[in-house]
Amino acid sequence: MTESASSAPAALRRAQDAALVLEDGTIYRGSAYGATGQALGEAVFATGMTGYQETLTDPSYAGQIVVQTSPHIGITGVTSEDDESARMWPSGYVVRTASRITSNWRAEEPLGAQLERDGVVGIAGVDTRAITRRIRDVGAMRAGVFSGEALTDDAAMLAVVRESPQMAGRSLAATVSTTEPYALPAEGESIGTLAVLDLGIKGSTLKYLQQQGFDLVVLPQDSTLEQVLAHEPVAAFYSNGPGDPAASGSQVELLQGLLRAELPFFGICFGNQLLGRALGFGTYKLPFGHRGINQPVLDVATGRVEITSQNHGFAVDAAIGEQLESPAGFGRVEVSHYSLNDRVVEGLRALDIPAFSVQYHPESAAGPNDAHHMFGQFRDLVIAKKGAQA
Ligand SMILES: NC(=O)CC[C@H](N)C(=O)O
Repeated sequence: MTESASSAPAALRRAQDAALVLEDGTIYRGSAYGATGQALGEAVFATGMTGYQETLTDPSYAGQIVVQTSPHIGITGVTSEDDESARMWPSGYVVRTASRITSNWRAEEPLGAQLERDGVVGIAGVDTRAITRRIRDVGAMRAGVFSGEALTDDAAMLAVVRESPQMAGRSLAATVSTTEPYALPAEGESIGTLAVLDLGIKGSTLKYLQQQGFDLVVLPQDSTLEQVLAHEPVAAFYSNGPGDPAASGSQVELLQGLLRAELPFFGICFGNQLLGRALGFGTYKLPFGHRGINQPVLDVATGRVEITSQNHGFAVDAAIGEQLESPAGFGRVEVSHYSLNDRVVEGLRALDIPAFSVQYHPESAAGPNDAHHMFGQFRDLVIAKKGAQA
């Protein structure tokens, strides 16, 4: 059954004027939504039932075509208050049913209007359950959304998709990072300056760090060790962000310098992968990744389970349940958290230097608040380090 079935009332009949083309040759036809044109990227599925606006404005989604498994998208429109960054980042957007109306007192405009303004090429009216199963079975694939003049014959569109870059090996930090440093003040009494490396940071993360008493200096992704240390930070933070951690050599080197300078460190998502690499572990590409807001994670130290927000396609390669030695010479390390769905590493803790990180998103946005306390743990680590130095 498609919405263009002849029995559908005229108002519900939609044009078949867009196509989603997967690298394996599968093609889904639907109607254009948001911007018109051609979008290329890795097709990934996101399972959150809420929070489409936070997903779309998360810079970690740059270079990807997001398939929403939730079948009805857009009913609450968009409001700038919920933006996680200055724009929507996925190259393409795939939904089953795009809401024809906007119904929320906070809405400033329909979702489609912002997709269009930010150049996100979307497609609606496709079977997102079938697409998700395809991605789950075949693995993450390159894909394209084509509409308007870009909608050509199948073979031509497939050739374009197959010539597009793979996510593995791709560096995207320069696309999303601030180009100039900027400062944000602590909320309440300051405990010092935190050097924040912007690899695609979200507004909520900045807010939670400010709430912990850090004066933030947010730095471009290509900052050098000298540039970071010139701000006399009491600690360093690496954000989430798009791309393959194996293609982030300069940020890994910077982090090794920061760890040698004994700055307390906290990293989220991409930041967790880069801590893993800085400590000397490898990273690898997951078959189809974790993207959703109800991902169960075990905190090994406490035995507690947290329901977390996640968005990652790569992971750290480190053994769970044993004390590890950092191959890069930073002492003992342990896997602090892992996924209860597939035992993928979800957190790292160094035991001989003040550094830890999580693969999931403690700032949630969208998602549950279970892991907000990680920001408090970072504050405690920084205060403990200061106390030890006094
Ligand atoms: N949200 C993130 O920071 C994602 C990290 C990395 N780009 C990945 O896909 O695994």
